[in-house]
Amino acid sequence: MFGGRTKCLFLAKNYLCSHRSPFRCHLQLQRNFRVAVIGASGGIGQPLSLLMMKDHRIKDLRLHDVQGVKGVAADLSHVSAPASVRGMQGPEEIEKAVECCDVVVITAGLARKPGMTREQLFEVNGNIVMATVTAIAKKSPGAMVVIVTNPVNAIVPMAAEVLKQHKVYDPKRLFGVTTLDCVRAERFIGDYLKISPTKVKIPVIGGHAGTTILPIMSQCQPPLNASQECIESMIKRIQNGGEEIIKAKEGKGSATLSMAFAAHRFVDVLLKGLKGEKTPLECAYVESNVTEACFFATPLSFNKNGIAKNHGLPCLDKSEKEALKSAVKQLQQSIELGINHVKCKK
Ligand SMILES: NC(=O)c1ccc[n+]([C@@H]2O[C@H](COP(=O)([O-])OP(=O)(O)OC[C@H]3O[C@@H](n4cnc5c(N)ncnc54)[C@H](O)[C@@H]3O)[C@@H](O)[C@H]2O)c1
Ligand SMILES: O=C(O)C[C@H](O)C(=O)O
Repeated sequence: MFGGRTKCLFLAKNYLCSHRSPFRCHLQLQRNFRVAVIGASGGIGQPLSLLMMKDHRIKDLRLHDVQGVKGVAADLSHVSAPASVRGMQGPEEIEKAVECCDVVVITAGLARKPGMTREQLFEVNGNIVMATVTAIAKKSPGAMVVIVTNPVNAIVPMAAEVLKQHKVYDPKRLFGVTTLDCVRAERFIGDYLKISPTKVKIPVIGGHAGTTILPIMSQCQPPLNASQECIESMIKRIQNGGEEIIKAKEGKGSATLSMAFAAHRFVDVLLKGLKGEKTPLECAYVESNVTEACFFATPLSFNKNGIAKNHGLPCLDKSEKEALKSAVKQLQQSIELGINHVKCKK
């Protein structure tokens, strides 16, 4: 059928996929990646899938949803990009969708309506993510698990518990996406300084809800040189960015396009790490011993195993230290909510 080197590679790849432990069912240093988007028919899922299609490092894109996903996949299959794309629908196809993936991005679940908190989504979204992560534990235990679904602060610790129950938890590979907070901070500060947001560097640490979102303005590059009042109002706008969009969309959903942009930026650094390239620092909500909250977002760098290094807390000024204390308390409560949810289901 084929000769020499091609045949050897084919046989080696099949041997690895069928004989290695499930942890290793993906080729560690491969150049082409398998990525699944769960919740792919949704407001974030659709634009994110389009961005993934455009990413030439991705050769196999799997889209999963409980409705409408065959149409989304058919639509994307007309794009002149090299990736193959398949739509898989319903609980019966979730395991097939995530099998042997390098990266699984979870955007499945309800979005907030005006007046709701993110934590009010936990009841429904917790169960959706739990089912997805269970499938990942069984079929793709070596994958990078990227959680967009809210409330991130509680759902990521919950996902860690599910992976622990299946004895496949690797804290270097489980991420809550907080990139949208960084993207917002860069944009709002860029607008204020009248420079491109791509020139703004600022760590946004903590979690992804209200005052757990901590933009560290004192470490902004270039420096802000703004009044305390102005800095405080920018911090509030970053912390309430989600509400700003929900209001502007008049009850028809929350941030989707900016979130797809942010999730693609996060996946981009993960893929760079997987390829062995040097990665820029990117913050994400991960298991952490940097504060007393055992999940916390700080700047990270990445390699083929996921997190290469947690760069820890940046220098904080007095008011940032105060804000940190209160964020840690709130995060501890959310973390407990997530962990208890799994323990109660046992
Ligand atoms: N981390 C962040 O910064 C951030 C930013 C924006 C939105 N979000 C969150 O992302 C989630 C999705 O937001 P959206 O605007 O795309 O919502 P959406 O309602 O437009 O899309 C969600 C999709 O998930 C699908 N879905 C529901 N249950 C599923 C299941 N069991 N398996 C597979 N798919 C399932 C739905 O059919 C729908 O297509 C929400 O929880 C939202 O709060 C997070
Ligand atoms: O605010 C939301 O509910 C969506 C998202 O978390 C956001 O920050 O835009």
